[in-house]
Amino acid sequence: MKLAVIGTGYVGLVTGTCFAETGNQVTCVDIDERKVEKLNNGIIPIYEPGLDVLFNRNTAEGRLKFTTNLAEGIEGAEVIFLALPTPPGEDGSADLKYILKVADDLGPLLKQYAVVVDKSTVPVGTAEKVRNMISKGAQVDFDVVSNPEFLREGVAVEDFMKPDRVVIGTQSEKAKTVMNKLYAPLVRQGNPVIFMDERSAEMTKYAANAFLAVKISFMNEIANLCEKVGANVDDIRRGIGTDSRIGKRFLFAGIGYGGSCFPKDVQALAKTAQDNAYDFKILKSVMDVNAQQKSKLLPLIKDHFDGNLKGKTIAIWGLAFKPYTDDIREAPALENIRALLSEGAKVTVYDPEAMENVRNLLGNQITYAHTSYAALDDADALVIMTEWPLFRTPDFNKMNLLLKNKVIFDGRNVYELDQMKEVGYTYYSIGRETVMPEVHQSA
Ligand SMILES: NC(=O)c1ccc[n+]([C@@H]2O[C@H](COP(=O)([O-])OP(=O)(O)OC[C@H]3O[C@@H](n4cnc5c(N)ncnc54)[C@H](O)[C@@H]3O)[C@@H](O)[C@H]2O)c1
Ligand SMILES: O=c1ccn([C@@H]2O[C@H](COP(=O)(O)OP(=O)(O)O[C@H]3O[C@H](CO)[C@@H](O)[C@H](O)[C@H]3O)[C@@H](O)[C@H]2O)c(=O)[nH]1
Repeated sequence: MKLAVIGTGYVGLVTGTCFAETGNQVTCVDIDERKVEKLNNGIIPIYEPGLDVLFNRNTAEGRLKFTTNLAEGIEGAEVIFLALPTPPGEDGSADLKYILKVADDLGPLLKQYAVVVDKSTVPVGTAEKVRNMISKGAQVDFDVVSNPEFLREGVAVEDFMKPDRVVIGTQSEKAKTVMNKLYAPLVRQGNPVIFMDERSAEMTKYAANAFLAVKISFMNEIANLCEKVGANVDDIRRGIGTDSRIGKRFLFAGIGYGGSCFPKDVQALAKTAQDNAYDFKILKSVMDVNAQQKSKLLPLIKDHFDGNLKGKTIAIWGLAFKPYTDDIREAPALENIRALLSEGAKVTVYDPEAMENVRNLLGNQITYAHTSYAALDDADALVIMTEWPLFRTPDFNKMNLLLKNKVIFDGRNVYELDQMKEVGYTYYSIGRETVMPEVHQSA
Protein backbone atom coordinates (compact mmCIF):
# COMPACT_ATOMS: atom_id res chain seq x y z
CA MET A 1 0.00 0.00 0.00
CA LYS A 2 1.01 3.61 -0.42
CA LEU A 3 1.17 5.48 2.88
CA ALA A 4 1.98 8.96 4.12
CA VAL A 5 3.09 9.76 7.67
CA ILE A 6 2.86 13.40 8.71
CA GLY A 7 5.34 14.22 11.48
CA THR A 8 8.67 12.43 11.86
CA GLY A 9 9.01 12.55 15.64
CA TYR A 10 9.26 9.38 17.66
CA VAL A 11 5.93 7.97 16.59
CA GLY A 12 6.05 9.11 12.96
CA LEU A 13 9.50 7.74 12.35
CA VAL A 14 8.77 4.37 13.94
CA THR A 15 5.37 4.10 12.21
CA GLY A 16 6.83 4.99 8.81
CA THR A 17 9.85 2.70 9.14
CA CYS A 18 7.90 -0.29 10.45
CA PHE A 19 5.20 -0.04 7.78
CA ALA A 20 7.93 0.20 5.12
CA GLU A 21 9.41 -2.96 6.65
CA THR A 22 6.10 -4.76 6.04
CA GLY A 23 6.32 -3.89 2.36
CA ASN A 24 4.44 -0.61 2.07
CA GLN A 25 5.63 2.43 0.13
CA VAL A 26 5.93 5.16 2.78
CA THR A 27 6.58 8.89 2.48
CA CYS A 28 7.15 10.80 5.72
CA VAL A 29 6.49 14.53 5.81
CA ASP A 30 7.87 17.02 8.32
CA ILE A 31 7.99 20.83 8.39
CA ASP A 32 11.37 20.72 10.07
CA GLU A 33 13.71 21.13 7.10
CA ARG A 34 16.86 20.27 9.04
CA LYS A 35 15.30 17.05 10.29
CA VAL A 36 14.20 16.01 6.79
CA GLU A 37 17.63 16.83 5.40
CA LYS A 38 19.23 14.66 8.08
CA LEU A 39 16.82 11.81 7.40
CA ASN A 40 17.51 12.05 3.68
CA ASN A 41 21.21 11.77 4.52
CA GLY A 42 20.61 8.63 6.57
CA ILE A 43 20.87 10.32 9.97
CA ILE A 44 18.23 9.22 12.49
CA PRO A 45 17.52 12.08 14.92
CA ILE A 46 16.50 9.84 17.84
CA TYR A 47 18.25 7.03 19.69
CA GLU A 48 16.07 3.94 19.41
CA PRO A 49 17.68 0.48 19.51
CA GLY A 50 17.08 -1.51 16.31
CA LEU A 51 15.53 1.35 14.34
CA ASP A 52 18.71 1.97 12.33
CA VAL A 53 18.71 -1.51 10.78
CA LEU A 54 15.13 -1.18 9.54
CA PHE A 55 15.61 2.45 8.52
CA ASN A 56 18.74 1.70 6.46
CA ARG A 57 17.19 -1.31 4.73
CA ASN A 58 13.99 0.46 3.77
CA THR A 59 15.58 3.73 2.62
CA ALA A 60 18.15 1.76 0.60
CA GLU A 61 15.41 -0.32 -1.04
CA GLY A 62 13.36 2.81 -1.79
CA ARG A 63 10.31 2.01 0.37
CA LEU A 64 10.92 4.85 2.87
CA LYS A 65 11.21 8.47 1.77
CA PHE A 66 11.18 11.89 3.41
CA THR A 67 9.98 15.30 2.26
CA THR A 68 8.91 18.68 3.59
CA ASN A 69 6.25 18.96 0.90
CA LEU A 70 2.81 17.83 2.11
CA ALA A 71 1.22 17.68 -1.35
CA GLU A 72 4.07 15.54 -2.67
CA GLY A 73 4.07 13.37 0.48
CA ILE A 74 0.40 12.42 0.32
CA GLU A 75 0.22 11.90 -3.45
CA GLY A 76 -1.55 8.59 -4.10
CA ALA A 77 -1.56 7.64 -0.40
CA GLU A 78 -4.37 5.29 0.67
CA VAL A 79 -3.66 5.96 4.34
CA ILE A 80 -2.38 9.23 5.83
CA PHE A 81 -1.11 9.02 9.42
CA LEU A 82 -1.08 12.13 11.58
CA ALA A 83 1.83 11.63 14.02
CA LEU A 84 1.95 15.22 15.20
CA PRO A 85 2.69 16.70 18.63
CA THR A 86 -0.14 17.20 21.12
CA PRO A 87 1.67 19.12 23.88
CA PRO A 88 -0.12 20.38 26.96
CA GLY A 89 -1.76 23.76 26.48
CA GLU A 90 -1.73 26.36 29.26
CA ASP A 91 -4.77 24.79 30.95
CA GLY A 92 -3.38 21.24 30.77
CA SER A 93 -5.56 20.12 27.86
CA ALA A 94 -3.91 18.64 24.77
CA ASP A 95 -3.10 21.41 22.28
CA LEU A 96 -4.57 20.42 18.92
CA LYS A 97 -3.09 23.24 16.86
CA TYR A 98 -0.61 21.00 14.97
CA ILE A 99 -3.24 18.38 14.16
CA LEU A 100 -5.90 20.86 13.04
CA LYS A 101 -3.42 22.87 10.97
CA VAL A 102 -2.44 19.77 8.99
CA ALA A 103 -6.12 18.73 8.70
CA ASP A 104 -6.86 22.18 7.28
CA ASP A 105 -3.98 21.89 4.79
CA LEU A 106 -4.98 18.34 3.80
CA GLY A 107 -8.55 19.03 2.64
CA PRO A 108 -7.81 20.70 -0.70
CA LEU A 109 -4.84 18.38 -1.36
CA LEU A 110 -6.83 15.10 -1.30
CA LYS A 111 -7.24 13.80 -4.85
CA GLN A 112 -8.85 10.41 -4.13
CA TYR A 113 -10.38 8.47 -1.21
CA ALA A 114 -7.98 8.20 1.73
CA VAL A 115 -8.14 7.05 5.34
CA VAL A 116 -6.77 9.81 7.58
CA VAL A 117 -5.52 8.25 10.81
CA ASP A 118 -5.07 10.05 14.15
CA LYS A 119 -1.97 8.29 15.53
CA SER A 120 -1.25 11.11 17.97
CA THR A 121 -2.69 10.93 21.47
CA VAL A 122 -5.75 13.16 21.22
CA PRO A 123 -8.73 13.90 23.46
CA VAL A 124 -12.16 12.46 22.87
CA GLY A 125 -13.88 14.27 20.02
CA THR A 126 -10.73 15.05 18.03
CA ALA A 127 -11.51 12.72 15.11
CA GLU A 128 -14.73 14.68 14.66
CA LYS A 129 -12.82 17.98 14.66
CA VAL A 130 -10.30 16.63 12.15
CA ARG A 131 -13.15 15.39 9.92
CA ASN A 132 -14.86 18.78 10.01
CA MET A 133 -11.63 20.59 9.25
CA ILE A 134 -10.75 18.37 6.26
CA SER A 135 -14.35 18.60 4.97
CA LYS A 136 -14.03 22.35 4.58
CA GLY A 137 -11.59 21.93 1.67
CA ALA A 138 -12.07 18.35 0.46
CA GLN A 139 -13.67 17.52 -2.89
CA VAL A 140 -13.35 13.74 -2.46
CA ASP A 141 -14.61 11.10 -0.03
CA PHE A 142 -12.40 10.30 2.99
CA ASP A 143 -12.58 8.68 6.42
CA VAL A 144 -11.00 9.74 9.71
CA VAL A 145 -9.95 6.91 11.99
CA SER A 146 -8.56 6.94 15.53
CA ASN A 147 -5.64 4.52 15.86
CA PRO A 148 -3.75 5.39 19.07
CA GLU A 149 -0.16 4.27 19.43
CA PHE A 150 1.02 2.30 22.48
CA LEU A 151 4.75 2.01 21.74
CA ARG A 152 7.28 2.67 24.49
CA GLU A 153 10.46 4.59 23.76
CA GLY A 154 13.52 2.36 23.88
CA VAL A 155 11.59 -0.71 22.72
CA ALA A 156 9.50 1.09 20.12
CA VAL A 157 10.32 -1.15 17.15
CA GLU A 158 9.52 -4.31 19.11
CA ASP A 159 6.28 -2.77 20.45
CA PHE A 160 5.24 -1.66 16.97
CA MET A 161 6.10 -4.86 15.15
CA LYS A 162 4.58 -7.13 17.81
CA PRO A 163 1.81 -5.08 19.36
CA ASP A 164 -0.17 -6.48 22.33
CA ARG A 165 -3.18 -5.12 20.49
CA VAL A 166 -4.12 -2.61 17.82
CA VAL A 167 -7.01 -0.30 18.63
CA ILE A 168 -8.96 1.16 15.72
CA GLY A 169 -11.81 3.56 16.17
CA THR A 170 -14.09 3.81 13.17
CA GLN A 171 -17.55 2.85 12.04
CA SER A 172 -16.71 2.98 8.35
CA GLU A 173 -16.57 -0.49 6.79
CA LYS A 174 -14.38 0.85 3.99
CA ALA A 175 -11.82 2.21 6.49
CA LYS A 176 -11.96 -1.03 8.53
CA THR A 177 -10.99 -3.06 5.44
CA VAL A 178 -8.04 -0.77 4.69
CA MET A 179 -6.79 -0.80 8.30
CA ASN A 180 -7.19 -4.58 8.62
CA LYS A 181 -5.09 -5.10 5.49
CA LEU A 182 -2.40 -2.72 6.75
CA TYR A 183 -2.08 -4.30 10.19
CA ALA A 184 -2.45 -7.94 9.07
CA PRO A 185 1.34 -8.62 9.02
CA LEU A 186 1.75 -7.21 12.55
CA VAL A 187 -1.05 -9.02 14.32
CA ARG A 188 -0.65 -12.50 12.92
CA GLN A 189 0.91 -13.57 16.27
CA GLY A 190 -2.65 -13.78 17.58
CA ASN A 191 -2.87 -10.42 19.28
CA PRO A 192 -6.09 -8.73 18.30
CA VAL A 193 -7.13 -5.74 16.24
CA ILE A 194 -9.87 -4.26 18.39
CA PHE A 195 -12.45 -2.21 16.53
CA MET A 196 -14.59 0.31 18.37
CA ASP A 197 -16.08 3.73 17.81
CA GLU A 198 -13.62 6.58 17.47
CA ARG A 199 -14.45 8.27 20.81
CA SER A 200 -13.80 5.02 22.68
CA ALA A 201 -10.50 4.54 20.83
CA GLU A 202 -9.40 8.03 21.80
CA MET A 203 -10.35 7.36 25.42
CA THR A 204 -8.61 3.94 25.42
CA LYS A 205 -5.23 5.58 24.90
CA TYR A 206 -5.67 7.93 27.87
CA ALA A 207 -7.09 5.15 30.04
CA ALA A 208 -4.05 2.95 29.30
CA ASN A 209 -1.48 5.62 30.16
CA ALA A 210 -3.39 6.85 33.20
CA PHE A 211 -3.80 3.31 34.52
CA LEU A 212 -0.06 2.64 34.20
CA ALA A 213 0.66 5.95 35.95
CA VAL A 214 -1.71 4.88 38.75
CA LYS A 215 0.19 1.60 39.09
CA ILE A 216 3.54 3.39 39.40
CA SER A 217 2.25 6.03 41.81
CA PHE A 218 0.56 3.38 43.93
CA MET A 219 3.88 1.53 44.27
CA ASN A 220 5.66 4.78 45.07
CA GLU A 221 3.22 5.36 47.92
CA ILE A 222 3.69 1.78 49.15
CA ALA A 223 7.45 2.48 49.02
CA ASN A 224 7.07 5.60 51.13
CA LEU A 225 5.08 3.64 53.69
CA CYS A 226 7.62 0.77 53.60
CA GLU A 227 10.29 3.25 54.68
CA LYS A 228 8.20 4.16 57.70
CA VAL A 229 7.29 0.62 58.79
CA GLY A 230 10.59 -1.08 57.93
CA ALA A 231 9.44 -3.17 54.93
CA ASN A 232 11.14 -3.65 51.54
CA VAL A 233 9.18 -2.44 48.48
CA ASP A 234 11.05 -4.77 46.12
CA ASP A 235 9.89 -7.79 48.12
CA ILE A 236 6.35 -6.39 48.06
CA ARG A 237 6.63 -5.98 44.27
CA ARG A 238 7.65 -9.61 43.88
CA GLY A 239 5.00 -10.66 46.37
CA ILE A 240 2.12 -8.99 44.57
CA GLY A 241 3.38 -9.10 40.97
CA THR A 242 3.19 -12.88 40.89
CA ASP A 243 -0.59 -12.58 41.28
CA SER A 244 -1.70 -12.74 37.65
CA ARG A 245 -4.56 -10.35 38.40
CA ILE A 246 -1.99 -7.70 39.29
CA GLY A 247 0.84 -8.55 36.87
CA LYS A 248 4.60 -8.09 37.22
CA ARG A 249 5.10 -5.01 35.09
CA PHE A 250 5.06 -1.31 35.96
CA LEU A 251 5.39 -1.98 39.68
CA PHE A 252 8.86 -0.50 40.09
CA ALA A 253 9.06 2.22 42.73
CA GLY A 254 11.43 5.08 42.02
CA ILE A 255 11.74 8.84 41.75
CA GLY A 256 8.59 9.19 39.73
CA TYR A 257 7.50 8.78 36.14
CA GLY A 258 8.65 11.18 33.41
CA GLY A 259 8.77 11.20 29.62
CA SER A 260 6.77 12.86 26.92
CA CYS A 261 3.58 10.88 27.59
CA PHE A 262 2.53 10.00 31.15
CA PRO A 263 2.80 13.51 32.65
CA LYS A 264 0.98 15.22 29.78
CA ASP A 265 -1.61 12.50 29.21
CA VAL A 266 -2.61 12.19 32.87
CA GLN A 267 -2.96 15.97 32.95
CA ALA A 268 -5.00 16.02 29.74
CA LEU A 269 -7.35 13.29 30.99
CA ALA A 270 -7.83 15.23 34.23
CA LYS A 271 -8.73 18.27 32.13
CA THR A 272 -11.23 16.24 30.10
CA ALA A 273 -12.84 15.14 33.38
CA GLN A 274 -12.93 18.72 34.65
CA ASP A 275 -14.48 19.98 31.39
CA ASN A 276 -17.18 17.35 31.80
CA ALA A 277 -17.86 18.26 35.44
CA TYR A 278 -16.44 14.95 36.67
CA ASP A 279 -14.24 14.97 39.77
CA PHE A 280 -11.61 12.34 38.83
CA LYS A 281 -10.03 11.99 42.28
CA ILE A 282 -7.49 9.26 41.50
CA LEU A 283 -5.88 11.29 38.71
CA LYS A 284 -5.37 14.28 40.98
CA SER A 285 -3.67 12.04 43.55
CA VAL A 286 -1.49 10.43 40.89
CA MET A 287 -0.19 13.84 39.80
CA ASP A 288 0.41 14.92 43.43
CA VAL A 289 2.21 11.70 44.31
CA ASN A 290 4.42 11.93 41.24
CA ALA A 291 5.38 15.56 41.89
CA GLN A 292 6.25 14.65 45.49
CA GLN A 293 8.19 11.56 44.40
CA LYS A 294 10.34 13.47 41.91
CA SER A 295 11.75 15.64 44.70
CA LYS A 296 12.12 12.83 47.22
CA LEU A 297 15.90 12.52 47.19
CA LEU A 298 16.87 16.15 47.76
CA PRO A 299 15.95 16.32 51.48
CA LEU A 300 17.88 13.07 52.04
CA ILE A 301 20.94 14.47 50.28
CA LYS A 302 20.71 17.71 52.25
CA ASP A 303 20.28 15.92 55.58
CA HIS A 304 23.25 13.71 54.84
CA PHE A 305 25.40 16.83 54.44
CA ASP A 306 23.99 18.53 57.57
CA GLY A 307 21.64 20.75 55.57
CA ASN A 308 24.33 22.46 53.51
CA LEU A 309 25.20 21.55 49.92
CA LYS A 310 27.24 24.69 49.16
CA GLY A 311 30.48 23.69 47.48
CA LYS A 312 29.62 19.98 47.49
CA THR A 313 30.04 18.13 44.19
CA ILE A 314 27.26 15.71 43.36
CA ALA A 315 27.78 13.12 40.62
CA ILE A 316 24.68 12.05 38.70
CA TRP A 317 24.39 8.81 36.77
CA GLY A 318 21.50 8.87 34.31
CA LEU A 319 19.72 11.81 32.71
CA ALA A 320 17.21 10.27 30.28
CA PHE A 321 13.69 9.74 31.67
CA LYS A 322 14.34 6.01 31.42
CA PRO A 323 17.05 3.71 29.96
CA TYR A 324 17.51 3.02 26.22
CA THR A 325 16.50 6.52 25.15
CA ASP A 326 18.13 9.93 24.81
CA ASP A 327 14.80 11.59 25.58
CA ILE A 328 14.93 14.00 28.53
CA ARG A 329 11.36 15.32 28.33
CA GLU A 330 10.04 15.58 31.92
CA ALA A 331 13.04 13.55 33.12
CA PRO A 332 13.23 13.55 36.94
CA ALA A 333 17.01 14.14 36.61
CA LEU A 334 16.48 17.68 35.26
CA GLU A 335 14.35 18.83 38.18
CA ASN A 336 16.85 17.35 40.62
CA ILE A 337 19.83 18.96 38.91
CA ARG A 338 18.15 22.36 39.06
CA ALA A 339 17.31 21.87 42.75
CA LEU A 340 20.91 20.84 43.56
CA LEU A 341 22.27 23.88 41.72
CA SER A 342 19.93 26.19 43.59
CA GLU A 343 21.28 24.71 46.85
CA GLY A 344 24.77 25.76 45.78
CA ALA A 345 26.01 22.28 44.83
CA LYS A 346 28.21 21.59 41.82
CA VAL A 347 26.87 18.86 39.54
CA THR A 348 28.79 16.44 37.30
CA VAL A 349 26.71 14.17 35.07
CA TYR A 350 27.02 11.08 32.94
CA ASP A 351 24.45 9.36 30.70
CA PRO A 352 25.22 6.94 27.85
CA GLU A 353 22.87 8.69 25.40
CA ALA A 354 21.23 11.85 26.75
CA MET A 355 24.25 14.12 27.46
CA GLU A 356 23.93 16.13 24.25
CA ASN A 357 20.27 16.91 24.87
CA VAL A 358 21.05 18.04 28.43
CA ARG A 359 23.99 20.13 27.24
CA ASN A 360 21.65 21.94 24.83
CA LEU A 361 19.37 22.74 27.76
CA LEU A 362 21.69 23.43 30.69
CA GLY A 363 24.94 24.39 28.91
CA ASN A 364 27.87 25.01 31.25
CA GLN A 365 25.84 25.17 34.46
CA ILE A 366 26.98 21.59 35.04
CA THR A 367 29.98 19.43 34.11
CA TYR A 368 29.68 16.59 31.59
CA ALA A 369 31.88 13.54 32.21
CA HIS A 370 33.11 11.24 29.43
CA THR A 371 32.52 8.06 31.40
CA SER A 372 30.50 6.97 34.40
CA TYR A 373 33.69 6.73 36.49
CA ALA A 374 34.97 10.15 35.38
CA ALA A 375 31.77 11.67 36.82
CA LEU A 376 32.78 10.36 40.26
CA ASP A 377 36.19 12.04 40.35
CA ASP A 378 36.33 14.11 43.58
CA ALA A 379 32.53 13.99 44.00
CA ASP A 380 31.03 14.03 47.49
CA ALA A 381 28.20 11.64 46.60
CA LEU A 382 26.67 9.68 43.73
CA VAL A 383 22.99 10.03 42.79
CA ILE A 384 21.40 7.50 40.39
CA MET A 385 18.52 8.85 38.33
CA THR A 386 18.17 6.33 35.47
CA GLU A 387 18.70 2.56 35.68
CA TRP A 388 20.97 2.10 32.65
CA PRO A 389 22.41 -1.47 32.66
CA LEU A 390 25.91 0.04 32.72
CA PHE A 391 25.31 1.22 36.29
CA ARG A 392 24.22 -2.16 37.63
CA THR A 393 27.58 -3.85 38.11
CA PRO A 394 30.22 -1.17 38.66
CA ASP A 395 33.70 -1.76 39.98
CA PHE A 396 33.30 -0.58 43.56
CA ASN A 397 37.06 -0.63 44.16
CA LYS A 398 37.50 1.82 41.30
CA MET A 399 34.63 3.93 42.64
CA ASN A 400 36.23 4.05 46.09
CA LEU A 401 39.35 5.64 44.63
CA LEU A 402 37.33 8.38 42.95
CA LEU A 403 34.48 9.32 45.29
CA LYS A 404 35.34 11.44 48.33
CA ASN A 405 32.65 9.69 50.40
CA LYS A 406 31.20 6.21 50.01
CA VAL A 407 27.61 7.38 49.70
CA ILE A 408 24.97 6.63 47.05
CA PHE A 409 21.45 8.01 46.68
CA ASP A 410 19.68 5.58 44.37
CA GLY A 411 16.41 6.77 42.81
CA ARG A 412 15.89 3.49 40.91
CA ASN A 413 16.83 0.74 43.39
CA VAL A 414 19.64 -0.50 41.18
CA TYR A 415 21.56 -2.39 43.89
CA GLU A 416 20.73 -5.10 46.42
CA LEU A 417 20.95 -4.03 50.05
CA ASP A 418 23.27 -6.93 50.99
CA GLN A 419 25.65 -5.95 48.24
CA MET A 420 25.80 -2.38 49.60
CA LYS A 421 26.45 -3.67 53.11
CA GLU A 422 29.31 -5.75 51.75
CA VAL A 423 30.99 -2.86 49.92
CA GLY A 424 30.56 -0.60 52.93
CA TYR A 425 28.55 2.19 51.37
CA THR A 426 25.99 4.48 52.95
CA TYR A 427 23.10 3.67 50.64
CA TYR A 428 19.80 5.47 50.38
CA SER A 429 17.19 3.96 48.03
CA ILE A 430 13.41 3.99 47.55
CA GLY A 431 11.12 2.07 49.90
CA ARG A 432 13.91 0.12 51.55
CA GLU A 433 16.02 0.47 54.70
CA THR A 434 18.96 2.88 54.52
CA VAL A 435 22.23 0.98 54.65
CA MET A 436 24.87 2.48 56.95
CA PRO A 437 28.42 1.12 57.02
CA GLU A 438 29.24 -0.90 60.10
CA VAL A 439 31.39 0.92 62.61
CA HIS A 440 34.22 -1.40 63.69
CA GLN A 441 35.19 -0.86 67.35
CA SER A 442 38.91 -1.14 68.02
CA ALA A 443 39.82 -3.37 70.99
N1 LIG B 1 6.87 9.51 22.02
C1 LIG B 1 6.18 8.41 22.32
O1 LIG B 1 6.72 7.46 22.86
C2 LIG B 1 4.72 8.30 21.99
C3 LIG B 1 4.10 7.05 22.05
C4 LIG B 1 2.73 6.96 21.73
C5 LIG B 1 2.03 8.09 21.37
N2 LIG B 1 2.67 9.30 21.33
C6 LIG B 1 1.89 10.47 20.86
O2 LIG B 1 2.20 10.65 19.47
C7 LIG B 1 2.22 12.05 19.13
C8 LIG B 1 3.56 12.42 18.53
O3 LIG B 1 4.55 12.22 19.52
P1 LIG B 1 6.11 12.30 19.19
O4 LIG B 1 6.84 12.00 20.46
O5 LIG B 1 6.40 11.50 17.97
O6 LIG B 1 6.22 13.86 18.83
P2 LIG B 1 7.48 14.75 18.47
O7 LIG B 1 7.25 16.05 19.08
O8 LIG B 1 8.73 13.97 18.77
O9 LIG B 1 7.44 14.88 16.87
C9 LIG B 1 6.44 15.52 16.16
C10 LIG B 1 6.96 15.91 14.76
O10 LIG B 1 5.89 16.59 14.07
C11 LIG B 1 6.49 17.60 13.26
N3 LIG B 1 5.50 18.59 12.84
C12 LIG B 1 4.93 19.59 13.56
N4 LIG B 1 4.07 20.27 12.77
C13 LIG B 1 4.08 19.69 11.56
C14 LIG B 1 3.40 19.93 10.34
N5 LIG B 1 2.55 20.94 10.20
N6 LIG B 1 3.68 19.14 9.29
C15 LIG B 1 4.57 18.11 9.39
N7 LIG B 1 5.24 17.85 10.53
C16 LIG B 1 5.01 18.61 11.60
C17 LIG B 1 7.59 18.16 14.16
O11 LIG B 1 8.55 18.88 13.40
C18 LIG B 1 8.15 16.88 14.79
O12 LIG B 1 9.20 16.34 14.01
C19 LIG B 1 1.85 12.77 20.42
O13 LIG B 1 0.47 12.97 20.45
C20 LIG B 1 2.25 11.78 21.52
O14 LIG B 1 1.51 11.97 22.69
C21 LIG B 1 3.99 9.43 21.60
O1 LIG C 1 7.52 0.27 36.96
C1 LIG C 1 7.77 1.35 36.43
C2 LIG C 1 7.66 1.58 35.03
C3 LIG C 1 7.95 2.85 34.52
N1 LIG C 1 8.33 3.86 35.36
C4 LIG C 1 8.60 5.21 34.79
O2 LIG C 1 7.51 5.59 33.97
C5 LIG C 1 7.95 6.44 32.92
C6 LIG C 1 7.41 5.98 31.60
O3 LIG C 1 7.96 4.75 31.25
P1 LIG C 1 7.49 3.91 29.96
O4 LIG C 1 6.03 3.72 30.05
O5 LIG C 1 8.33 2.72 29.84
O6 LIG C 1 7.89 4.94 28.81
P2 LIG C 1 7.17 5.71 27.62
O7 LIG C 1 8.05 5.53 26.44
O8 LIG C 1 6.86 7.08 28.09
O9 LIG C 1 5.82 4.90 27.29
C7 LIG C 1 4.55 5.23 27.82
O10 LIG C 1 3.95 6.30 27.11
C8 LIG C 1 3.80 6.05 25.68
C9 LIG C 1 3.27 7.32 25.06
O11 LIG C 1 1.91 7.48 25.23
C10 LIG C 1 2.86 4.86 25.50
O12 LIG C 1 2.68 4.62 24.11
C11 LIG C 1 3.44 3.64 26.21
O13 LIG C 1 2.53 2.55 26.09
C12 LIG C 1 3.65 3.98 27.69
O14 LIG C 1 4.25 2.89 28.37
C13 LIG C 1 9.49 6.44 33.01
O15 LIG C 1 9.93 7.63 33.63
C14 LIG C 1 9.82 5.24 33.88
O16 LIG C 1 11.01 5.42 34.63
C15 LIG C 1 8.43 3.65 36.74
O17 LIG C 1 8.76 4.56 37.50
N2 LIG C 1 8.14 2.39 37.23
